[in-house]
Amino acid sequence: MVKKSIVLIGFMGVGKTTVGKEIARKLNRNFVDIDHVIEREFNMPTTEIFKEYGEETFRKKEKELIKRYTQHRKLVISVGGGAFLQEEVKYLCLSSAVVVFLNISWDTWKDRIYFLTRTRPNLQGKSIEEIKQLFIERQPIYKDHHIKIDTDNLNIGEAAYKVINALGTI
Ligand SMILES: Nc1ncnc2c1ncn2[C@@H]1O[C@H](COP(=O)(O)OP(=O)(O)OP(=O)(O)O)[C@@H](O)[C@H]1O
Ligand SMILES: O=C(O)C1=C[C@@H](O)[C@@H](O)[C@H](O)C1
Ligand SMILES: [Mg+2]
Repeated sequence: MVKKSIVLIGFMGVGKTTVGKEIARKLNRNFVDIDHVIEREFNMPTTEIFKEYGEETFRKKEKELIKRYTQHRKLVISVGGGAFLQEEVKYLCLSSAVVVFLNISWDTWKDRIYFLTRTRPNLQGKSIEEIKQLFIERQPIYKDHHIKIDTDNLNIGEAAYKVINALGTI
């Protein structure tokens, strides 16, 4: 098994946090969720950070933390859905970790929307058409990765298993 850290990327709600936790449990590694670390540092939910300080401040902190955690080996790191908007973050992850893109189709994703809008500021106040547009616009930022896993029709355990299997092949 690779000794590098594993970084999970993909659109909001694809399962980076839930699948990441399961991968870490199965591999007996520590799990770091960058969104959660940011919330802990600001002592407020992401929606409040966006409102109080703006997205730019959130992104700055996100980059700083990703820089810190990608220096470690053997972690499972779930980064936010927008982390790869920053070229430097993308470079840091691709050069020091194994980047796993969790992929999902729009048809599967749209059934999850009700679990997500309350806690994801970039989905709030948007119509379903606008969210679909964002989903499409975001796809190019995930195109640089080491492993791609299609998660449609997989439950959380199955998705984690598929990632671990794929890690064994590189
Ligand atoms: N494979 C799956 N099958 C069914 N439900 C799933 C699956 N993966 C995740 N979910 C559910 O989708 C929701 C969003 O998952 P999660 O929070 O892990 O996404 P995320 O990629 O970390 O999102 P974000 O980028 O916004 O942090 C949760 O309610 C989770 O239980
Ligand atoms: O895709 C995004 O822009 C975001 C995704 C979440 O993981 C959080 O990082 C935050 O809500 C922003
Ligand atoms: Mg998450």
